[in-house]
Amino acid sequence: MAPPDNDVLWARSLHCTLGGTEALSGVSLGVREGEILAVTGPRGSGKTTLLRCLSGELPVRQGEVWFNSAPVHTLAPAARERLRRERFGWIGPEPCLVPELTAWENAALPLLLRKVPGRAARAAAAEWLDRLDIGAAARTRPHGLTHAQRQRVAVARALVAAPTVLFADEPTAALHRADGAQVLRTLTAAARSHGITVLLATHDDEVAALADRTVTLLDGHRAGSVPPASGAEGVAACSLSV
Ligand SMILES: Nc1ncnc2c1ncn2[C@@H]1O[C@H](COP(=O)(O)OP(=O)(O)OP(=O)(O)O)[C@@H](O)[C@H]1O
Repeated sequence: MAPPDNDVLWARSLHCTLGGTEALSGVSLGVREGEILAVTGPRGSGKTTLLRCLSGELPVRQGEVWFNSAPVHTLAPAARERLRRERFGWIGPEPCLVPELTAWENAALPLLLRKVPGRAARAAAAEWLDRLDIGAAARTRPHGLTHAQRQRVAVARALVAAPTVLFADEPTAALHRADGAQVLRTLTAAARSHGITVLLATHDDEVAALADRTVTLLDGHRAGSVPPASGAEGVAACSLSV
């Protein structure tokens, strides 16, 4: 069954088990193009697992994930990796930068891997570093940056590649409140001006308030929805986004 036309990302009855724990048990949702969707819920409710499944990083045990007309759940590993590299962006709670590269080289990495000429990649990276107020440190390596500055570089790296969908898993959890708020404002403004769809996992209501819509998880299923007894959820459950 193909997803509704206006959903860029669509999942039906997702189940995922990690280390014997049923991390997701029958989650369905649709995400519209350009939408900023907050995924909230208490610690351990399955937010990260949901983002990892939707982004094709984790194979789903049962259920479907569609990106436009591509069935992510049945793609071969190489095709899934290509999809993730070319269409998706990921920001985690901790900045994972290459220590040997400068801030601009880290930010430009997705473009350099796509063989974008160095000068153009550098210009694009510099623009995002400026927008994230870190342009002055473009030539500094990660060890010379503060934690907050490193996270800004990671955000620039995710945005520079102009992903269709950006997965942001607690992207400002490790930042001080004011820092985090500024980074989030830049991120959401960039997403809106570039039409980037964002899935924003957070347990912070103030962060979720920046989104267009919120879905809440509880113990691996959507709060307010009855966990499926036999994986028999239908299309109605998939249309919860509308
Ligand atoms: N690699 C793993 N191995 C075993 N269990 C895992 C693993 N990753 C997650 N889990 C379990 O799966 C469930 C969902 O975890 P998940 O990290 O998706 O929740 P979360 O809502 O993102 O939590 P947090 O807010 O703490 O990041 C939890 O019970 C967690 O302990």
